[in-house]
Amino acid sequence: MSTRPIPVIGESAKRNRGRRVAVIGAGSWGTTFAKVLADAGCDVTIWARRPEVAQEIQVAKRNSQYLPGINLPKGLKATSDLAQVLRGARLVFLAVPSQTMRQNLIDIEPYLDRRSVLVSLVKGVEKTTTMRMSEVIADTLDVGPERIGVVSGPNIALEIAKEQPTGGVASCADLQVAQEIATACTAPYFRGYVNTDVIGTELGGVLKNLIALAIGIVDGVGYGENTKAAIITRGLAEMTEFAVASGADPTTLSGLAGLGDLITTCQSPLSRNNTAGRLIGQGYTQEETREQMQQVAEGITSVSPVLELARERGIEMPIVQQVQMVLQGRMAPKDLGPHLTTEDGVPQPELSLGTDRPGLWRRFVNRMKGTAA
Ligand SMILES: NC(=O)C1=CN([C@@H]2O[C@H](COP(=O)(O)OP(=O)(O)OC[C@H]3O[C@@H](n4cnc5c(N)ncnc54)[C@H](O)[C@@H]3O)[C@@H](O)[C@H]2O)C=CC1
Ligand SMILES: O=C(CO)COP(=O)(O)O
Repeated sequence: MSTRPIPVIGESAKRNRGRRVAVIGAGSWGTTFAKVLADAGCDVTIWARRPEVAQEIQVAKRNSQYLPGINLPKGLKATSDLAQVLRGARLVFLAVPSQTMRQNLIDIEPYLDRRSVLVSLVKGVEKTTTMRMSEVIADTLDVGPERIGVVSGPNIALEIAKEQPTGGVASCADLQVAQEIATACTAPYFRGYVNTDVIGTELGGVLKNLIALAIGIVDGVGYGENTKAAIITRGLAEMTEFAVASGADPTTLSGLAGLGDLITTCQSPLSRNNTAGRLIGQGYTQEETREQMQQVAEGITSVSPVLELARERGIEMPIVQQVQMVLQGRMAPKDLGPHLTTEDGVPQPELSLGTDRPGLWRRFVNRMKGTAA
């Protein structure tokens, strides 16, 4: 699916005048996205679980724990009262950890407007059910696909909070709603693009975290750029095959929400998944790594459910499998590579034709034509 930019840029404040939106979750991404929306001209209220965080944002226009040194827009409002944040909000952006999403949705349900659109900014899957966040929303609330959206892309929070330019893909099964979301978040330094491939957009964000863990691990071992380039390239093939088998359009994975986010997360020392991988590659256990990380590293929780889904769909994900083996202490970090060994550790050549998985595009084209894969 081609991802299209919304056409106008520069007059965001006028376009969004009077648009009331809510952000649920005041960690680094929720707070940054609230700033983007406010700078785009929306009337934004952010909900923080802890009243002292809401108070700091509301009064000092700071969130010193998650975005040190960043001044937030004067017009940004904050509260820890769910009824207040949701009042009159047509777009509700969700930026909570994936494992608490279901409970957060249950908590907000009584205050939701019947016309509100729920937009996930979250890049993880629910461990107990293997569901993506849009599926958790549909499973928890009585809302149809035209009221469920996703925003995803190369979006390291601190860089965006410093107004360094980038973009993100706003996705919804209903193109008009995707356009509404993209319009709401298009600020001078953030451009919204649209597509209707919710599965691909959402899975891009989930799967790149797993490849970033692998990159962190080999970085921690001390390997150089060849290893990392091979893992990124083969990792993208793994991501694309898994996403297509899940119903995504492969072109989404080569866009901002796939390759774009993969590059940023694999390259940036600010990425928590990359950092967690690096600590593991340096020899810290998973528990020690969790203790050192003060923030959410979604990839660690997503490894097992993604592999479970891959098994069900008959997809091989050798890099993600190796990440799991390293996390479980069944493989030494130094042995992780881009699809180099069999399960018993014997190096194997790759004998398929071409750079990608044989049959991937044929299967996709056949599906679009309605024929069997
Ligand atoms: N930080 C980033 O650069 C980006 C993060 N994301 C995604 O956004 C999501 C949120 O991540 P961050 O804001 O970065 O995490 P964070 O670690 O900075 O903050 C997490 C927030 O969730 C809150 N929280 C913890 N338990 C909660 C509960 N039971 N109910 C409600 N809130 C709870 C914490 O108090 C904190 O405010 C993740 O899925 C992440 O993958 C997506 C794009 C960029
Ligand atoms: O999703 C992100 C960048 O797009 C943030 O990645 P981390 O969660 O690894 O920090």
